[in-house]
Amino acid sequence: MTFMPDKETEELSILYANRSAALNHLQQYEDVLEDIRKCISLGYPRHLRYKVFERRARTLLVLKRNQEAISAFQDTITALDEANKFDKEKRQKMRTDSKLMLEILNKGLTLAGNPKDPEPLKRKPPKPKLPGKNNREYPAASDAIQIDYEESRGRFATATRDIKVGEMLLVEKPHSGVLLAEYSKTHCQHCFVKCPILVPCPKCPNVIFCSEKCLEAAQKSYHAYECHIVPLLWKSGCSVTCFIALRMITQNKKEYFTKIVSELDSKSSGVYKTDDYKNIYNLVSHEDKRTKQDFLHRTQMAAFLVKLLEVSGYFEGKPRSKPVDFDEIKSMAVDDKHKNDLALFGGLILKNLQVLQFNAHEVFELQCPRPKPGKNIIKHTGKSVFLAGAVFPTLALFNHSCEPSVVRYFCGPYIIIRAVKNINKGEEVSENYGPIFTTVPKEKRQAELKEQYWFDCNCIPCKDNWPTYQEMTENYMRFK
Ligand SMILES: C[S@@+](CC[C@H](N)C(=O)[O-])C[C@H]1O[C@@H](n2cnc3c(N)ncnc32)[C@H](O)[C@@H]1O
Repeated sequence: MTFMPDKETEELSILYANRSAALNHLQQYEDVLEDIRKCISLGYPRHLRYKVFERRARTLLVLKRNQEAISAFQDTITALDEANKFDKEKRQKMRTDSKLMLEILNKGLTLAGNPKDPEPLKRKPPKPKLPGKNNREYPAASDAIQIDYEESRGRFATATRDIKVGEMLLVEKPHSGVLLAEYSKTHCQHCFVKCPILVPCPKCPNVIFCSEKCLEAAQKSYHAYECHIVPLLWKSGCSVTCFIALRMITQNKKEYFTKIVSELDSKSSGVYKTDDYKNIYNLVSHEDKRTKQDFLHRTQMAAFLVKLLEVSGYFEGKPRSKPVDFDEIKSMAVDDKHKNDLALFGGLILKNLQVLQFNAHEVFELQCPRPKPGKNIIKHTGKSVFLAGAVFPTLALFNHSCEPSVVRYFCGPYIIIRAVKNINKGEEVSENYGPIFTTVPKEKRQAELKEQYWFDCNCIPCKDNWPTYQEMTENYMRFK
C-alpha cells in the first residue's frame, strides 16, 4: 500500500472518482455514492464531473432511489456544458440519454403518486443498547446486576432480581483495544469491523479505517502518536497486550494523566465509567504476589514502550512526522527534559501491563462462508476468529465459574453479555475465563486458572467434582 495523497487535494478527488468506477463494477452501490460524494466535495475537476454525475444517477436507479436519480441526471446535463474536452458527438449522446431517462422517471413517478425514495442502507450496525434500565453506578451493566466484594475473591457480580435466560446484562465499549497486526489492512483500527472499502490514514500506510468518522476519532487521539511507531512495535514481536498497555496512554493527552495522577490510588466514588483510566488502574493486578523476575521482565517491556512514547512526540504534544527505527531508539540518550515524563509514564505502562494480564479480553469475529446459491441446507461451518485484544472495565469485575451464567459476543467494538441460564436473585453472575467443566477435567481447569489468573477455583463443578460430558454415562444423565 502506498501513501494516500494529502487530505483535500484534487489528486485525492480523482482517486475517489476512479474507485467509484471500480466499486460500480463490484456492485457495491452505497460505496459508489459515498466515493462520488467525497470526490465532488474535494473539488473534482469541473470538466470531468459529467462522468461521476452520470454514474451517480445510474447507481441511484439501481437502488430505486428515483427522486434522487432525477436530480443526478439533471446535474449530468448541466455538467455536460462544462465538459469541453469531451468528444462532441458522445456529449450529445449522453445529453439525449439523460433527457430520455428524466422523462421516463418523471412519468413513472407521477403515475405512482410520487412515492418517497427508500432510505439509504446503513453499513454499520447501530450501537447496541440494553433493553431495560441501566445500572446507575455501573452504567454499562443492566439494573439486574450489582457488584459485591469479598476479601477472598475481590469484586464479583450478583443478580439484584431473577434473571431470565437470554436477558442482555451488559453492553460495553472497550476502554482500550488494539487490532492484531495481521488484520490491520482488512479491519478498522478503531472499531474492528471488516472494511468493505478502506479509508487509509493520509500520513502512514500502516492501518486502515472503515469511515472518515473512525479515522478522525483515531487521529484526534492515539493514532496521531502511533502513526510512525506502529511498524516498530509490530516488528519488536511484542504481544497485543503490550500494545494495549501503550494505547491506554496514547488515547489520552499527557495533561489528562498529569491531572489525575495524584488521585489514582484513592478508591473511586460515584459512577463507574468505561472511559475513566482510574477504574482501569484499580483493576486486579496482584502486584503483591509478583516475583522479582516478573517485575524485571515487565519493567524491560515498559522501558521499551515508554521510549517509543518519547520518540512519538507524545511528551511535547507534537506528533512525529517520520517513521522510527530500532537504531534511533538504541542511540537515544536520556533527555533531561523528559526525565519526569519517562518516570511517570514508564510507571503507568508497567501498571497497565500488570492489569492487562488478568483483565483483558479477546475480541472475536464470527466468520461464516457465503451460502451457495440454490442450496437451502444451512451447514454450521462458521468459526470465531481472534481479531483484537481489549479491556472492558465493567466486565472485568465479573469473576470466573467453570459453569458460567453468561455468554459474550461482539457487535463491532462492543461486547455484549447475555444470561445463558435462569439466575435467581442474589446468585452470582459469573463469566468464564476459558476452561468449562463439560469439556475440561477439574485438575486441568484448576491448573490453568491458577497459572493464568492466580486463584484457586472453588466453583460448584470444582467443589462437587462434576463429571465432564465424556465421563457422564446415560444412567448418570437419567438419575440427575
Ligand atoms: C477479571 S478479575 C475479576 C474481578 C476481580 N475479582 C476484582 O476484584 O476486580 C480476575 C481476578 O479475580 C479473581 N477471581 C476471579 N474469579 C475468581 C473465583 N472464582 N474465585 C476467586 N477469585 C476469583 C482472581 O484474583 C482473578 O485474577
